[in-house]
Amino acid sequence: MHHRRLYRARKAVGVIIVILMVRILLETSSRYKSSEDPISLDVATHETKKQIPTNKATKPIHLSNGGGGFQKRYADSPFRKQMGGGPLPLDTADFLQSETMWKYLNDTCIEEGHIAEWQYRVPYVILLGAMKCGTHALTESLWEHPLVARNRYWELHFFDSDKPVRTEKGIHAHQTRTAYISAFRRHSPEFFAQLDNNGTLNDKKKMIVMESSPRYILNSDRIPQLILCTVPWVKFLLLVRDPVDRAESQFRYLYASRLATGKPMVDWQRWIDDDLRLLQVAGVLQAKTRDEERLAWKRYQRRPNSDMIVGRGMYVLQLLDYFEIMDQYNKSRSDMLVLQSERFRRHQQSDYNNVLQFLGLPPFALQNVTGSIHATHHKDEAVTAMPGSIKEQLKHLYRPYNKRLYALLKWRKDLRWDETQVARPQQ
Ligand SMILES: Nc1ncnc2c1ncn2[C@@H]1O[C@H](COP(=O)(O)OS(=O)(=O)O)[C@@H](OP(=O)(O)O)[C@H]1O
Repeated sequence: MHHRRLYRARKAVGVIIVILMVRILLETSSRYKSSEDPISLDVATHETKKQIPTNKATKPIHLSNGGGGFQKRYADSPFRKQMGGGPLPLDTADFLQSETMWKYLNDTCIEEGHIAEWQYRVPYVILLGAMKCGTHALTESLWEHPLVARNRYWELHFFDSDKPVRTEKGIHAHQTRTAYISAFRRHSPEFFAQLDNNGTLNDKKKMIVMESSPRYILNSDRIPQLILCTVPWVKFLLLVRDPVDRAESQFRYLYASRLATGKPMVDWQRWIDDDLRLLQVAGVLQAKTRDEERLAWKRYQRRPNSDMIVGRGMYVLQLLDYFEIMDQYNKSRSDMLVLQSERFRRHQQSDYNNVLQFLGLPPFALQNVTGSIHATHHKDEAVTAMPGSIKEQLKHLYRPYNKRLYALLKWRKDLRWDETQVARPQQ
């Protein structure tokens, strides 16, 4: 009786193991041999596995870029042990100064594997942000172009997720690219529909794919390395807006979403003061040299769960990070086009023509895009309007950063926010 039960149990375990093995085999083959993708990635993936043994020392470490996930990862991190196992001391200078967590941010790019011709279009261009500067309007206008594939969602946020593959040896380009392409298969089916069975592009209409993720510019301490290691050919687009107006738009947006979900709203002054304190503790405001400033910005980015309402408007710090990394990757700075949001709103078609020229796309007359995409107005404008005193405080704070931005981008006088009265959009 006992033997019979043992025999049945063993048999059941055997059957389960066989089922599991078959499932794993099926999943692996469908991942790499999707019928949509006639180019088999098996060989390259196999080579990759050989080169990066999955032992403990080189286990992939997924790092997110701020947000709640950080707290979860912190729970198992060596850093937690060092801090005595207690909760993450969010507000201590010690945490912000510590570089323990950063040791995993190894910027070495491990590159191998074959890249097919069509992959250079996935994506061809990335819109980096900035948040609340008209990214929806620019995305929509690019999607209108017959040679730009329309994506399913506005934003993909691949490089600020935990999907890029990092090992202790560095960023793994091939594995990250494979994950990126598979995200685009869901995100941009229109592009993949034009691949024929041999994996070549249909000659009649060679489309390109764009990605738009407004947080990429903010996380400038780590995203450019990830992007340039994974898709080094890509072109960058960036929209910037008077940082004071940008902050006001972000506040209105947050106000509306908090109101909709019944959450209490913090007041303007506290919101600004909290972020100023973080900028101060991280050392951004006091940095004397570019090296100090770069490190301070990195520290500031390590602070999870912050809206970064002030820091987001310090565009020059973020752009300098991008340019410096582009230099390191021997990528021409002319592969970055920065548009001024206010100008784009007023001269949409002419700025659009410049964008098309920058991308090497044929001219196209915009049909639908107006200057009101994703506008965040609130019926209670008196509550959401930025108080005059804060406006002055921020104007003063941003002035030197804006000045550096104008110099970096060689902006004409009529584009400069605090030197001339840049025409404000009509509400
Ligand atoms: N064509 C054009 N050019 C420039 N700016 C425009 C344009 N269309 C809309 N908008 C204004 O852009 C603000 C929304 O920006 P985003 O689309 O980047 O928002 S988001 O970051 O993706 O949430 C939002 O600003 P506010 O209305 O001040 O909130 C939009 O009104």
